Amino acid sequence: MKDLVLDPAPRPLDTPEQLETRLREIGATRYHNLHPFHHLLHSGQLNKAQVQAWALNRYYYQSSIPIKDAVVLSRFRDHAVRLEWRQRIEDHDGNTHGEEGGIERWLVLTDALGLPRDYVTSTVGILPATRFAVDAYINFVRDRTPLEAVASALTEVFAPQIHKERIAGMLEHYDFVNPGVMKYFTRRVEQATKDADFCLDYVKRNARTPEERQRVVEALIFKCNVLWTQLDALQHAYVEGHPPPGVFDPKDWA
Ligand SMILES: O=C(O)c1cc(C(=O)O)c2c(n1)C(=O)C(=O)c1cc(C(=O)O)[nH]c1-2
Repeated sequence: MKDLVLDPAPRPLDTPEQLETRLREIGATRYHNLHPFHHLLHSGQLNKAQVQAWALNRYYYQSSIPIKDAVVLSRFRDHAVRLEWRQRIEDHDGNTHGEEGGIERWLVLTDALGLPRDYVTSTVGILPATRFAVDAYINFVRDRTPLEAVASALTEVFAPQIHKERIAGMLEHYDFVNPGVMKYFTRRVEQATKDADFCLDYVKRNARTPEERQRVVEALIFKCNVLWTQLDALQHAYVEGHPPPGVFDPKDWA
């Protein structure tokens, strides 16, 4: 019987450089910048209701990231890694000195789209697939090795590019978007670059055998699937018009 492999074209992973090459190939073929829903979003082909659905669902991802990062942090006895990683929690939650975080900036976007904050933060209207995919990410970093937990954030290597595309595309095409509304993404470009550099360096130094490097590759594939699944669900519900029962109905907030 054929072996079930996530990576259909395994190649030697004998060196950190081979690992990086493989990771970049995965990004080039599996990252969610390639998803048709993103193409519609960035080229102005969605209506306001569809952008609302995207921002509402994505709030669940945003608000789960610091929870995910707290779990990652808890996996490390190495104080230097914890010190580095805890910055990510502040990037999203803000800090006790009154600096706002990414979650607050995301709510500026949902405000501009006319969605009530209580409704957004309750997450009652999100798609079941959004919840399943995001929760799977949290479970992954809890259940796998600390190396795989770090590796699953490697999608951020490819994020600054999509953030730039999104800022330019949404500003150009949607009249409900202005630079203040896009602040989440402008801020994220620099944060994601720093986070990605750390992750890439970490996996190159700490995946020491071909087997460990393969685990890193599969963690990145898993995470690409987490992101892709969320967009598949949005596409099915709000572009093709098959929303599952009980989810956000744009007519309620038009
Ligand atoms: O807009 C995007 O396409 C995008 C993608 C990703 C990603 O690649 O996981 C993240 C973000 N944004 C993001 O804003 C963010 O804070 C973030 C954290 C993480 C992570 O895995 O820890 N990914 C991402």
